[in-house]
Amino acid sequence: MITFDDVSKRYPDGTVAVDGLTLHAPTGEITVLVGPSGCGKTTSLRMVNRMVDATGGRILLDGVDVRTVDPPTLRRGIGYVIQQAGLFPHRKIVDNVATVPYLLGWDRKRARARAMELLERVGLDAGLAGRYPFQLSGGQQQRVGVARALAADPPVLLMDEPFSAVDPIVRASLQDELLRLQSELNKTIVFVTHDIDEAIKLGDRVAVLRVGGRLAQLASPAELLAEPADDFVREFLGRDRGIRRLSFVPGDGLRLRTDLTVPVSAEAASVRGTAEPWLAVVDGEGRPLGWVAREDLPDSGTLAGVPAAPYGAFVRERDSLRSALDAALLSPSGNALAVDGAGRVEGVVTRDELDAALARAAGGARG
Ligand SMILES: Nc1ncnc2c1ncn2[C@@H]1O[C@H](COP(=O)(O)OP(=O)(O)OP(=O)(O)O)[C@@H](O)[C@H]1O
Repeated sequence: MITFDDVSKRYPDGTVAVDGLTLHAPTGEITVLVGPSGCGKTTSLRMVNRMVDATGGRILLDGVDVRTVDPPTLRRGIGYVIQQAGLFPHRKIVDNVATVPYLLGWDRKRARARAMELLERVGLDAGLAGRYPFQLSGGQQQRVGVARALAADPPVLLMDEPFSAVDPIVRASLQDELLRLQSELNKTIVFVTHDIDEAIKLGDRVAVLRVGGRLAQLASPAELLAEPADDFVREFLGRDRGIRRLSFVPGDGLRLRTDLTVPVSAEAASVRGTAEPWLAVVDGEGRPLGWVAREDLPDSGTLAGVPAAPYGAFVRERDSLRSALDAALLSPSGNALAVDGAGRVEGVVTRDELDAALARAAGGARG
């Protein structure tokens, strides 16, 4: 656990970068510091590993004031990842990753073996190990930066806008990769970004800072979207807050209709009498094929010959209400198909049920 206890930083020229910051970054969680340019995010992060020293208050790492630990010892337990990776250009990738193990006096073989293991962990091909940083893409370099920070297996990771220099698609995959890694490693991570979407995606808890280094709100992403503390936070969260909130409402509470699904081998005549305008057709293994309109049903034969309209599906045990809504919008029937992890249809969530779920979600939001 990292504790900021009434921490301030006044630079020698009088700039107050951080002013009375108090917050906890719990062990094993990702705490994101987010806010506009100049609000003191980087300064706050650097006070943890003493690249910058606080001028007021205390920062405690598992109860120990970081000011009482000499910086090299302190940094051995703290990985640090920065924008554009900050790799040594004249060192091969494997040696970049092994930097800290070398500093710790590991022998070359062990350090390199650890580096190779980490390259694989962050999703990089072993063939890249012998290259130099300039021979890698921006996204690959960022992965190397993460691998390097993890090399000595530090319990704490500080990440300062690590993904902001790459394009949005690469950024999204780096974010996914970080979440996957974190589910295995459970590091205590403090992550700095100015991108609120990144904060909401990655943070277990998000600290929104305002200029002058003051905490505006500390909350889970769902709480932040549902109940912004004030106009500054509301504006910083930006548009689509209502829709984005739905990503945090689980879809597993949605009621299913199981009577609207028919196998493609069924005789059209046997389902003609249904009162429903649309039926979901599934294959022999229960996987969705599409929607069939009652009025298109032939007089005889199976459903195999009937053209099926496109559908949207969501995984009920995993996906959110937002995914369910998206699935409904992709279906001409206006209903969403709920599938299990293997892609087999569990049932149909009707538009009425979605309406009711949206009303319940709106009732839960007061912000
Ligand atoms: N060494 C320094 N000397 C004087 N002022 C500084 C110094 N470093 C940062 N500052 C100032 O402190 C304030 C906070 O800077 P900091 O880099 O912590 O903000 P930030 O939120 O990380 O900003 P950005 O998102 O633009 O990187 C800014 O006003 C900045 O100009």
